[in-house]
Amino acid sequence: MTAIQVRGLRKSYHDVPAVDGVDLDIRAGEVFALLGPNGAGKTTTVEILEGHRSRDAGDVSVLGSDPGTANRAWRGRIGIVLQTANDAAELTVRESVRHYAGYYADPAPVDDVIEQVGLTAKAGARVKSLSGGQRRRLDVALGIIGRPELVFLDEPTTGFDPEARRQFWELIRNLARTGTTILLTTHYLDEAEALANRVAVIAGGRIVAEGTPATLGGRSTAKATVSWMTADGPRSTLTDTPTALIAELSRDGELAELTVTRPSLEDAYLELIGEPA
Ligand SMILES: Nc1ncnc2c1ncn2[C@@H]1O[C@H](COP(=O)(O)OP(=O)(O)OP(=O)(O)O)[C@@H](O)[C@H]1O
Repeated sequence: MTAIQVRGLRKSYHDVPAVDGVDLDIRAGEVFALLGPNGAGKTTTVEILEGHRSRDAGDVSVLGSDPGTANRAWRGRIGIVLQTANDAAELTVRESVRHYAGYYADPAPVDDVIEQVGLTAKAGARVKSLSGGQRRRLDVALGIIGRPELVFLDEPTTGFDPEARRQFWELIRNLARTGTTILLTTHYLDEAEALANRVAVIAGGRIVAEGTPATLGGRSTAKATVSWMTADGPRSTLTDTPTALIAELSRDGELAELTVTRPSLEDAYLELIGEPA
């Protein structure tokens, strides 16, 4: 089943195209990451899908409806994890989640959602006392309290320390396990690799590549670099057949400091957006 289908999406600001003919197919239940440099058109695309921005041209279907004309019932089926707002700073975590639950006809139990995002110990704490990472967990709680089928996550871990990012990823994985479709925008390639079933790279308002993180930009079939240490110093060779090369090289015994690498997702991404790696 398709959760999101986009054909020929276009949007200009003052005659300058920001989104210039985007096609997308996102299946129900998948985690899909939209990657791209600053100004590529990610936010514009996502806001059109959320029904928060108008479009100039193209067909868009999100959970079977056109977001430009969708009704309140449709809105209740999607969850938007907004960048942190400070409006509820004086409320406690529980009060804040309860307040959002009031917007939905059939919300999830407040304490269950607080537990799901790992904030049970902070349920009675004021929002303003939360750390940045805890605050982002609360943002997720507010985005999922209405039991959405589809969740939009915009750059969710910007500013996180490495441990907080890992914990947040686990939270997103658990959400995905419940069958929720997730559309994620991120600047972190490792985040896309850790979370996404499929990724699309957008640059200059167009999709320049799409695939699984492992195959994007021909990664899986690219030549491998085999490196090892010799008495004369480090050696490195680019090859299509690393296994055969290593078999050949290792006839005389163990190879010191042997590594075999293929382009990382970041290498593939930089190549796709036209930056030298
Ligand atoms: N409201 C607006 N008015 C005029 N121009 C806009 C507006 N919103 C976005 N743009 C322009 O459209 C282009 C795409 O912007 P968009 O915010 O969609 O990119 P993005 O990929 O989300 O970037 P970032 O990674 O920096 O968030 C940019 O050139 C931006 O300056």
